[in-house]
Amino acid sequence: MAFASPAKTQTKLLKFDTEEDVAVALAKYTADLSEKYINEKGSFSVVLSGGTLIDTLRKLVESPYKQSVDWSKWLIFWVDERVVPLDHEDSNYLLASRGFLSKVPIPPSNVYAINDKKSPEGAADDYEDRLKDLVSRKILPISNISGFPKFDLMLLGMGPDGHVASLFPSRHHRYEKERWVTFITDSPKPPPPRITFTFPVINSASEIAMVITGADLAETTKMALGNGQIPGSTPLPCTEVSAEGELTWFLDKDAASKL
Ligand SMILES: O=C(O)[C@H](O)[C@@H](O)[C@H](O)[C@H](O)COP(=O)(O)O
Repeated sequence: MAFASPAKTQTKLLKFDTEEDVAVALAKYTADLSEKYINEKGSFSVVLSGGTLIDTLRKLVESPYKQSVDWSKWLIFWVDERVVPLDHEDSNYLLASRGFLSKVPIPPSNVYAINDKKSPEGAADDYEDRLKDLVSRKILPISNISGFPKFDLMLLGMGPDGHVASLFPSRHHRYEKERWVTFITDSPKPPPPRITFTFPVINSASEIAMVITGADLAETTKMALGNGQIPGSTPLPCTEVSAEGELTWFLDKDAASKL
């Protein structure tokens, strides 16, 4: 099948004084996109990360958005998940469940958690099969640019080593070009077993928010927005993020301090 050539990603850089200001802006950005996509296509597919992102989303589950967002039209996915039981403290599902999903009326059948009874490889296959089923039922569209599933919004964090999702600089699966979902059993960030969306899926999203706060990410943010390369090594995964629509960086003053 032939696909159209990708247009250059539009990148927007938003800098805020405090983490609290990032949280306020992220809530409005997400609620505005929710309204836009629900008006245009009747649903809003949102892909979550783990880490601090869920806490930074805290304003979205408060007034006025708690009441104004049409949560019944949301579909929730994870860009990466630790392969542990869903009630384990390391689970990204549990994190999101406590800090976000339990506070708003998203139908449980619209929440796509991993199958926690499987091995990392089995869980990745299972998640990819479920995405394929959603595509075949026309619940998720396919990008006519890449041929990969197209989510409306991905909310991504970044590690100090430049990883996004569970795509780490020193692990070959960051280069996967065919699979939608892949797995890793030796993640440098604990816990070791994880599944993750691949770059072709991440980069097919309509909108991506990179949500980066804290001084420990200042150096990596500088590299990510510069040439993204430690001399003599390959570019960091965070530099490979692009969106079919718009990529927006939300930075607090500390994360932006070396720009
Ligand atoms: O499961 C995970 O570990 C995450 O999805 C991961 O990709 C995270 O987003 C980054 O490591 C940033 O984490 P922090 O926001 O905690 O810095």
